[in-house]
Amino acid sequence: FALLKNTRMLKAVQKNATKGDPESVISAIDYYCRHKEWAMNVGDEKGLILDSVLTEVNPSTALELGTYCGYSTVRIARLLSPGSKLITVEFNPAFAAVARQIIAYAGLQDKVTLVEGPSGDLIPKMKARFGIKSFDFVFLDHWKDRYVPDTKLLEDCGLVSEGSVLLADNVICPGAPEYLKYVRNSPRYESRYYKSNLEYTKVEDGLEKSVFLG
Ligand SMILES: Cn1ncc2cc([C@H](O)c3cccc(CNC(=O)c4cc(-c5ccc(F)cc5)cc(O)c4O)c3)ccc21
Ligand SMILES: [Mg+2]
Repeated sequence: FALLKNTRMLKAVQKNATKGDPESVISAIDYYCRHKEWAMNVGDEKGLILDSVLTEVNPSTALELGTYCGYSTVRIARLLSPGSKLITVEFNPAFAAVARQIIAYAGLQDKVTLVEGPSGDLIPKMKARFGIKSFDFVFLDHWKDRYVPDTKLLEDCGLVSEGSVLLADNVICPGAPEYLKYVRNSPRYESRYYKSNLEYTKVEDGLEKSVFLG
């Protein structure tokens, strides 16, 4: 049933959004998830914080862990400067299939590379496969218990450098307590919490922005 929810979300986009218009795709998903079926997109409220951090960083290379239906992929890609690239990692083929169609409907397929597979396997292959020196921006939104191991993996693979910005969703709900401890206690990160609400609800949630100091 959950997987069918994503195809219903895709249908809502195809019905209510304008092809090639990312803003209308974002609005169509937000409307559907607020009024019809809740889904775990970063949403419009936390999305504004994502937009502002992204605009501040203006990354040339960005990484997203956890594509899901591609809502935050569209939010990120629509703000990238010409020539900048976003790589998004999704292990669930059904989610990836819907995300590809939503990203294409928004007209952003040229800025986005969606790679299918688990982040732990794909991160070590990023340099070789995509010629990435390091990521200027990383959005963490996959399994919350993977935030710490994958952050360590990014460090060990030399995929973050001085000034790289990590932005993590759901640090309060469902929560990523080990991740908060890791980035807040490490001398290698300058961290800041952006208080907000869980997508489409009044429950508290927030984003943690952590700048890698090298
Ligand atoms: C290893 N690897 N590599 C790539 C990759 C990709 C995935 C999938 O994209 C995927 C599948 C299922 C769950 C997630 C994590 N997201 C969540 O669990 C979440 C929950 C809630 C929430 C909050 C309150 C509730 F009551 C219920 C759910 C709100 C949120 O914003 C979330 O992001 C991500 C998974 C592992 C992956
Ligand atoms: Mg999330």
